[in-house]
Amino acid sequence: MLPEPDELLAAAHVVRLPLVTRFRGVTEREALLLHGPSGWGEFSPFLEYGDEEASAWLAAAIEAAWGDPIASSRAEVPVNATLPTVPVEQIAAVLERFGEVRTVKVKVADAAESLAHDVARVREVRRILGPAGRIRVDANGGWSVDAAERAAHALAGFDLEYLEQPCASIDELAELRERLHDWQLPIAADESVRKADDPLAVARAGAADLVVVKVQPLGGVARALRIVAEAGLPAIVSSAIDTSVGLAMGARLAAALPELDYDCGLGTAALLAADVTGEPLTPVDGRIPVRPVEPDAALLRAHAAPPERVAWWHDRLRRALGVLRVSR
Ligand SMILES: O=C(O)CCC(=O)C1=CC=C[C@@H](O)[C@@H]1C(=O)O
Ligand SMILES: [Mg+2]
Repeated sequence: MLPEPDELLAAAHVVRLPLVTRFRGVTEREALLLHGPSGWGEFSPFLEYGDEEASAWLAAAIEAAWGDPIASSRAEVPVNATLPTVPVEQIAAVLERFGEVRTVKVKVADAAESLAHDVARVREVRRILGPAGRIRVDANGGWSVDAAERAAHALAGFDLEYLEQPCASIDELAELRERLHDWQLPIAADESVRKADDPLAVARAGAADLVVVKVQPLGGVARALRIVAEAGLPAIVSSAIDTSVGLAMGARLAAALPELDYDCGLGTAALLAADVTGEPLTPVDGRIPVRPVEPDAALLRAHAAPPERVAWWHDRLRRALGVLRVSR
């Protein structure tokens, strides 16, 4: 049973948080936080997403705030640092915000950037981490198969852990995987899971070695757990640049997975210049705790979005709830 819109909005807060550096083309993150009988949930689909896509994010927020508890087998989750496309000179300062981490994910393949810059950034991260550190790169589907192969060659000396969504389509991923077969360079699917009509198609096609799973886009922890089980591939839980409320939802998923062999992309509180709690889930020694997050009333007030944005989010929630009502 889905709650009524008025029940959802009765204790809702819309916040706008500044980021420390531009990420996905934005410098602020807006989120609608919900409070229900089971705790807090976050509804923060990216602004450009339509109602259909946003409805999965709402299902996840409702699960967190109104749903049943989910069994957990971990008290902490190991996390990576996430490096946006910043100039090489800024890398050390951005990574410092994450504290001691052994794994860094480097965003690459930005349309406005060159491969040479991506290589320079990865080189700098390797210098900072040393030989034992783990580096993965995320192209967000920005490369053709040829460009991805070229990039894999150019980055071969840096001992990458995996390539995340190097190409956009499942067919391209499959072809690249064939071409990289002898390289032992795994491919992780992200958009091919979270933005696909069928999140299992990429695994079924044998087009990826790993799956990246995010609680909100996949419609909640329970659904994400089922997807990982059915995909039969190792999973990395990642954030959607959430507030600490959303990160707690991600940590709950990571804590419930039977296997967790890779550091998770849940360290992103370090990319927020402000959060909704005085005790954010910022990584400490490369880990975040698995615990509920309660926003502070004063921080919710301090970072409240302007009234026209609050109205926009309330309308968006009502429309997304309408989609959920039809689909359930
Ligand atoms: O996985 C991480 O290290 C952090 C999260 C992250 O990189 C992302 C969050 C949200 C949107 C994306 O552009 C991006 C990703 O593609 O994984
Ligand atoms: Mg990704």
